[in-house]
Amino acid sequence: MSEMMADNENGRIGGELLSVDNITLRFGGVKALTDISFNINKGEIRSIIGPNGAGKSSMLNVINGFYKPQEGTIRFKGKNVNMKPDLAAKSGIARTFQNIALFKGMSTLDNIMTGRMLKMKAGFLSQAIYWGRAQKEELENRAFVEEIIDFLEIQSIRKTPVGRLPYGLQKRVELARALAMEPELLLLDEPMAGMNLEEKEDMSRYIIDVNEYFGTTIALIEHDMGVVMDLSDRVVVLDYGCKLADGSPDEVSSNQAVIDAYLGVAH
Ligand SMILES: Nc1ncnc2c1ncn2[C@@H]1O[C@H](COP(=O)(O)OP(=O)(O)OP(=O)(O)O)[C@@H](O)[C@H]1O
Repeated sequence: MSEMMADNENGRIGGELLSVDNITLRFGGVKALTDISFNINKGEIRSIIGPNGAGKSSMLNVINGFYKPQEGTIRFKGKNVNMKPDLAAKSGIARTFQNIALFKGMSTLDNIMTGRMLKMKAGFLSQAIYWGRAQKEELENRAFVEEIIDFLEIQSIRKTPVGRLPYGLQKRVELARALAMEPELLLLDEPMAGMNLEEKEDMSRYIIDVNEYFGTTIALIEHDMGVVMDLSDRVVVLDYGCKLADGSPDEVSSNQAVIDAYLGVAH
């Protein structure tokens, strides 16, 4: 019995959460994505891989509404969505970036709270009128943020301005901020880029723990093949903006077209 079937049977992976249908994205004359289709199931860890310039970041940017494709649709929870970044965040899609996008002068705690703000329901006016309710919400938000801080083991740096932290820890704070939004789908753009081996192992463990503990569905772009093959339930491979392969890590890594693309064999 494959691991995937075992995961399905013990209920970790559910039905379709997001579907990418025939997406084509052009920048002037450059076709960044050509007719790409794949889906992401609830609870799975899904990776998007491919050589430099393959279209991976563009794909994430289409999913969270940062880029608008010329053709195709994105369905989230069974509905066609005309995604925009703020709408994506509100509807349960959070992301981290290839180059860390934190407020460098602010503390770890404050950075994570900025993620949580998006989740807060009581607006400014209702805060003024219903002080009690807003206060209760604030306490709940703080409690959730504390849970994330414990979970990612960053208690000791909670007051440190993030700009002073080593790179690996900044990446962990960025993950914490995304988690503070309680996303259903978490998009991670190269979460291990620039990390040493130990930091990569730590980050891999946190990604697996987040997936298991919070049940968060995760889509990630990563260059480190070892990491991708260890972490992922399924992998989609892009090359020159086209889909080359889609399947389990074993299927994808034995696919000849994928091997050729990584070895730089001409098409
Ligand atoms: N904003 C943009 N304007 C013009 N061209 C773009 C833009 N963003 C991406 N491209 C082009 O689209 C193609 C795909 O780029 P993309 O960054 O999505 O690839 P990638 O697989 O993420 O690459 P890498 O691994 O190097 O980050 C490239 O040819 C790139 O130059």
